[in-house]
Amino acid sequence: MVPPRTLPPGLTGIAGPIKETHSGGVEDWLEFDTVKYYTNAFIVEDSRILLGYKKRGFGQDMYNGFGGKLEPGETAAQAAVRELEAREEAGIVAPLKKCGVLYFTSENKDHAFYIDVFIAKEYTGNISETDEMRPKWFATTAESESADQPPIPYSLMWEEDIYWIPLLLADKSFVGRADFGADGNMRKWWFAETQFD
Ligand SMILES: Nc1ncnc2c1[nH]c(=O)n2[C@H]1C[C@H](O)[C@@H](COP(=O)(O)OP(=O)(O)OP(=O)(O)O)O1
Repeated sequence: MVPPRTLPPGLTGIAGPIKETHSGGVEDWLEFDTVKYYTNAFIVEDSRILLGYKKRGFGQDMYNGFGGKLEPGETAAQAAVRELEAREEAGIVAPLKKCGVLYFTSENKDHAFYIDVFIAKEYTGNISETDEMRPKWFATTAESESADQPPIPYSLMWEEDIYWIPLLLADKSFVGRADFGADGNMRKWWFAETQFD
């Protein structure tokens, strides 16, 4: 299936089929000349997901996966491994597989964010808190919830996460875009299931 013309601007390199899952908002997509490339990686086991509480910087005081900006000359896959394996984020060594592409803009930023998302179903290493992130496991099923392992804290995450984290947990690949206003609230969004090679 050929991706429809409704694929939002900025979502380049998507060759697989597209099945829209969520869209909304009424404003035009924001336009940016500059794009910065990021990674975001998630460890997902049978009934739990590892998130990190961001202690500083962009997205401070929110939970997210583990990632950051690509360094010059690096591919997204190399950057994702570095962010985990080089112990920059949480002390994790994991076989990562690309599962998503996300494109975000914010009226507060002078560039758009192009993020390759990765998933791993296993890991080695001692998960540890760093200056930047405090890792914590969250339950992905009601049965696995406990005091130590609460449900995924969507209210403490980026507003659009609720549209694609369920696809990640269901082992589906996804693509999406969201535009945020200066107040941090989401203005326009579009998400779909897709497939990568
Ligand atoms: N809207 C939204 N939803 C989900 N995830 C994100 C966003 N916006 C984002 O920026 N992100 C993700 C993308 C990255 O994984 C992080 C941001 O990386 P950050 O740690 O700020 O990047 P650097 O400051 O470059 O980090 P280092 O490379 O220095 O570790 O959030």
